[in-house]
Amino acid sequence: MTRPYGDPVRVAVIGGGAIGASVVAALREGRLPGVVPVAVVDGRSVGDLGVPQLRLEAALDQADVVVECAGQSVIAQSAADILNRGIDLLISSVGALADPEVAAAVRAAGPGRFVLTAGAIGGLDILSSAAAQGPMTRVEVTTTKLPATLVQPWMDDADAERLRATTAPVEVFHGNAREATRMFPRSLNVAATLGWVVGDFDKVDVRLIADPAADLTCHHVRAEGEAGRYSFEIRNLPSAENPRTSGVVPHAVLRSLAALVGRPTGVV
Ligand SMILES: NC(=O)C1=CN([C@@H]2O[C@H](COP(=O)(O)OP(=O)(O)OC[C@H]3O[C@@H](n4cnc5c(N)ncnc54)[C@H](O)[C@@H]3O)[C@@H](O)[C@H]2O)C=CC1
Ligand SMILES: O=C([O-])CC(=O)C(=O)O
Repeated sequence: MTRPYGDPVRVAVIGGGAIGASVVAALREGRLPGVVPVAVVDGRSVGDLGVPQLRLEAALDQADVVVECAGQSVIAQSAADILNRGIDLLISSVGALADPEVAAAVRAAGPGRFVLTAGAIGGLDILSSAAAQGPMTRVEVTTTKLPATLVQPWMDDADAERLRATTAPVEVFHGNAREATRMFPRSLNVAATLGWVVGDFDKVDVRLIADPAADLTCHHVRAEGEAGRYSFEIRNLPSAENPRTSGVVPHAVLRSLAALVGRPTGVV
C-alpha cells in the first residue's frame, strides 16, 4: 500500500532491545519523514524510549505497521493476528518462518502484508533474481561470531563453558538453515533469510564458527545456480548493546520499513 505524504504512518515496534530501541530512536529523530513510532511492546520494562510501552493489543489498536525485532516466538504467536487485522508487518526474526506451520499461517493471513528485512546480510536481491531464473545448485553460508554470543540454553554447563573459553576458532554447528535457526534462534536468522530467498531452507548449508578473534561478525555467502555464481563476505561490527546482533541491523530494518510504507530509498 502506498500512503500519500502528509498521512503519518504509525509504527509499533515489538522488542525494545538493541534493534528496537535504535529503530524507535531513529524514527523519533525523523529518519523516515512521515513515519512515527507510537508504541513499543516488550516482555520486560525497557525504560524510557520516548514512546509508550504498551501491551500488544493496545499497541495494535494504534498501529498501521508493526516492526518485529523481538524474537521468533512473536512471529509464531502473533504474526497472523497482526496481518489479519490489516496491519503490515516487518519481520526481523526470519527464522520463525523455517517452521512450515508458521510460514503457512503467515502466508495465509491478511489483508496486512509482511516483508522480511535483509538484516545483517546483503546480496539477497541478486540471489532472489538468480533463483527465479533457475534452481540454485549450491547455497552456503559460514557465519563467524564471538564465542560467548553463541552460548545457548540447550547447551550443558560444561559445553557452554568450553565454548566461552575457546582460544581458537571452533565449528559449533553444521547443518541446514532450518536446523540452524532452530538451534541458534538469535544468531542465524540470516541463514533462514537465505533459505526464504532461494525457496528452500533445507538447501542452505550453514556452518557456524565461534572465533575469539572475531571482532567483526562475518557472514560468508556462496551460491551457484543456472544464473551464475556468487560469493560475498559481509563483516559487521557487533552491536555495542547486544554483540549477538550486528550493529547495522537497525539501519537495515529502517531501510526495509521505508520500502514497506511505500517510500523506498535508492536501490530496492
Ligand atoms: N534478520 C537478521 O539479520 C537479524 C535478526 N535478529 C532478530 O532480532 C531479534 C532481536 O534482536 P536484538 O534487538 O539484538 O535482541 P535484544 O535481546 O537486544 O532485544 C530483544 C528484545 O525483545 C524482547 N522480547 C523478546 N521476546 C519477546 C516477546 N515474546 N514479546 C515481547 N518482547 C520480547 C526482549 O525483552 C528484548 O528487550 C533477535 O532475537 C533475532 O531474532 C537479530 C539480528 C539479526
Ligand atoms: O546480526 C547478525 O549478524 C546475524 C544474526 O544475529 C541473526 O541472523 O540472527
